Amino acid sequence: MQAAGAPFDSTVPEASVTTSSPLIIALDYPSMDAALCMADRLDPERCRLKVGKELFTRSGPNVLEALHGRGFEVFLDLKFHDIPNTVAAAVQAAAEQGVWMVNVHASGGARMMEAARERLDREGLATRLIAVTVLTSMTAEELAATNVSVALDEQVEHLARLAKASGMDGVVCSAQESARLKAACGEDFLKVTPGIRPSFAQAGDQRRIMTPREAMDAGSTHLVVGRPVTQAEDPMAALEAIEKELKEA
Ligand SMILES: O=C(O)c1cc(=O)[nH]c(=O)n1[C@@H]1O[C@H](COP(=O)(O)O)[C@@H](O)[C@H]1O
Repeated sequence: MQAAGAPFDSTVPEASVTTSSPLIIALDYPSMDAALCMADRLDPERCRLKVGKELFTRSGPNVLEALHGRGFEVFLDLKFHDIPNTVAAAVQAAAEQGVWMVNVHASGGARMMEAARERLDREGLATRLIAVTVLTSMTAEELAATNVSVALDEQVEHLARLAKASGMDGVVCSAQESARLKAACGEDFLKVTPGIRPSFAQAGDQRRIMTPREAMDAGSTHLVVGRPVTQAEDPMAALEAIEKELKEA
């Protein structure tokens, strides 16, 4: 437990396990108890975990400490989008809690993303910093209704190029755009793709979806999976089914 007022240790907590799995399981739960119940059924050698707005708003940094203590690397998904100074400070605060990855909205612009990058570099914080392009729940029609007049995949590429030029380590996009972004931004630029739906799962509110295997073949570097695992009757069996789909050639 960090003593109040003590400086944060900004390195990844000792207990964390570095996994080579591309899977990030989204702990979209309304309480820390429910999230930890799921985490206790998962293995830090087989996946990373994502803490998003609902869980973090309810439980605060305690949940990060609890997950780190169990050995998990954590993606803190708060999608910061504000003026540059505010976003830089928020990203620093996230990174100081030892999270593996944090995100901002690319539509906040180059100056906002650069401020976040500069802050992490200045403070010597190694947390990966990525930017959301166009949410995977959006259709082309919904994007057009926000007055973006280019095609959806063009807008994703535009924001990804802007993110790369602004020093981001990668983007959040749908796997449907991974191949295009691999060509535009390179293989090493992270493509973190939610909207993953294994063959056994329902789309729900997601619109631009792909199976885990298709997503990896298209160039995704990480797959964010929530409800197909967390709402499954047997979450471990669901995770294993996804791993099996990934192994199939
Ligand atoms: O940044 C994200 O993680 C994210 C971006 C995006 O464009 N779409 C998207 O679904 N997400 C998150 O990814 C997770 C997907 O969960 P499921 O739809 O349940 O698999 C949720 O926690 C979303 O908040």
